[in-house]
Amino acid sequence: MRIAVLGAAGRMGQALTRALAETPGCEVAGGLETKGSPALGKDIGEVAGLEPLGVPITDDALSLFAGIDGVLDFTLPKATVEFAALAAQARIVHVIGTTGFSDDDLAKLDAAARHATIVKAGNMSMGVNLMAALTARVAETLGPEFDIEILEMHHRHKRDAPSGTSLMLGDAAAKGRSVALAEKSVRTRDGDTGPRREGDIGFAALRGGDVVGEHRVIFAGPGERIELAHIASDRGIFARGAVRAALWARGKPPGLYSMADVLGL
Ligand SMILES: NC(=O)C1=CN([C@@H]2O[C@H](COP(=O)(O)OP(=O)(O)OC[C@H]3O[C@@H](n4cnc5c(N)ncnc54)[C@H](OP(=O)(O)O)[C@@H]3O)[C@@H](O)[C@H]2O)C=CC1
Ligand SMILES: O=C(O)C1=N[C@H](C(=O)O)C[C@H](O)C1
Repeated sequence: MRIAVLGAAGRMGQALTRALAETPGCEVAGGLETKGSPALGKDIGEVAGLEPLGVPITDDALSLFAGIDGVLDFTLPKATVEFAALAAQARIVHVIGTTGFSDDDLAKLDAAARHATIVKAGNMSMGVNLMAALTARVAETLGPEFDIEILEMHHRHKRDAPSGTSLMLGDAAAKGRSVALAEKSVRTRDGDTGPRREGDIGFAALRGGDVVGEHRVIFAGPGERIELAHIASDRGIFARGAVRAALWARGKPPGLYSMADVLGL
């Protein structure tokens, strides 16, 4: 499968190139970066710390999308929405790891998925997707006297909060309780907030240093607390998940798929 990396010089872009290069049946078929990026024209393998792969990084999305089977996209929401339209036109697989979408962006991705085969997840690791399934199960089992709080920490460069993973975990908790996350989510607390409302699902985000990604779902009840935690120490877990998603999606009908679909969870 001929696959290109969008945002090839980024933290995830480099991990994706390495994952693609080591996966049998995959070819690193191109890399895209922003206009003016110092990475333009450089070999994508060298940028990722590998031997040269003979593939220069380009800023020409139209030509790139024309000659490949799929793209791995860990960039920015605005860019990803534009790439979704291009992937739909080219009828190629679009694996989306980007996070931080607005409701309007999400509506546009839904529209693109009428023609494109999209796999989108706020976290592509096996561990977090399993944790989401467990979160739904625990939330379903425990009564409303257990308060659900989701805590995350990421590196100092992360732009969006809550993280895509936190939102996935919040969504899983809400599904487990058969409620809509939008009606229960509390994203900020400051000043005299009053006592906690029963049924709320709270979010807290820490940022600092080079933390790859840590998430904790806390079920705090009377006299006891259950916590589910995931600690990522290597971006390779997300990259390998994305490559797996692309291979899984090849030949699937257009639609918006999740990592749970890919992993059969
Ligand atoms: N779903 C998952 O499993 C994971 C998701 N992520 C998400 O992936 C995204 C990227 O994270 P990360 O790699 O750390 O961020 P980086 O900023 O390191 O990388 C993003 C790259 O995309 C490039 N880019 C932005 N816009 C465009 C565009 N229009 N065309 C081509 N390239 C573009 C950036 O270029 P420039 O620097 O010039 O702007 C940059 O090189 C985030 O949303 C993050 O939350 C991260 C890890 C796992
Ligand atoms: O920006 C990151 O780095 C990460 N983003 C994803 C998220 O928003 O949850 C996944 C992972 O936690 C790393």
